[in-house]
Amino acid sequence: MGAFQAACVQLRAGRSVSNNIDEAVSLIRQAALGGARFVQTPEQTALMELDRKMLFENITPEACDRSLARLRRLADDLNIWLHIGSLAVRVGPDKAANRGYLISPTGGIAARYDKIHMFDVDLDGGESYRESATYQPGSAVAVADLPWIRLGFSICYDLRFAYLYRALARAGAGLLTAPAAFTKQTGAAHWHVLLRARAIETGSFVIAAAQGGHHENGRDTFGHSLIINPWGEILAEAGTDPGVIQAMIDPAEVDAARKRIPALTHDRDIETEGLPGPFESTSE
Ligand SMILES: O=C(O)CNC(=O)[C@H](CS)NC(=O)CCC(=O)C(=O)O
Repeated sequence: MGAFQAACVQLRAGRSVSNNIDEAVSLIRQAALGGARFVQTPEQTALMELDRKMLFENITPEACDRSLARLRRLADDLNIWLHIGSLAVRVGPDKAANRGYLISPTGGIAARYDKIHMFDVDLDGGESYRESATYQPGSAVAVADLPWIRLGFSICYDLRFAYLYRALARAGAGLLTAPAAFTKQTGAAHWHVLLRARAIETGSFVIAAAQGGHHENGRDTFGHSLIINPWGEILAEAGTDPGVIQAMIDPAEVDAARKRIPALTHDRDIETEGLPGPFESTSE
């Protein structure tokens, strides 16, 4: 159905939801003015807040979420497909979902996706995360159709789980999305390689809008929003500051890459039944 222009909005969300959404709205407008028909924002578009108490003071169930309502009106105004990388929405007395939304050009919610893999990790330098203490993980793999191509959802840490992207590609997705708030230290080591690998191994476009820079809550995120073609080449890349990157997405490139390397059709059932469990060293 032809090519279309896609954009990533890179953000540096702070602790004020209204300031964050103002900034997001202005950059989304800029992307649409630049010709983008699909615009993606990063994980936690409305708020970067790891303190549980502060987070729960600022979030509501989806039906009452004012950021979501405002972004839906914006998509309608601009007549664009708007992919909100994620918002924290309350799903229980002390649990939230890290939930992505695809908003249609008439402002409807075309799809939702709850982040599946929780970032419960201790990094170097005492940087430590327990996402599962606050968020309830999703379990459903999700795809949604744009007029031009099928989109597959993921969020941030999901990027490390290749089987998810294979499932998305096998479900017909030609555009894989990975909005993120990657840490500065793991991003520097892994971000580009993981995203390019997901594109190459599935023959898909990858779009990953990122948070970047030093945030009000003290965190540092990696930035470097990326748009990658199905051959693994980088079409557009941001630096560390907030802004917009754009690239043309031609679905024919998906077919071409999958024709050159038809790995997606060469999957085999492998036997894991008889394998032993984790290796344990017997040395002192
Ligand atoms: O909750 C927020 O404020 C923003 N969300 C995040 O920062 C999320 C969950 S803590 N970060 C990641 O998943 C980083 C993954 C990563 O960096 C890696 O896999 O190396």
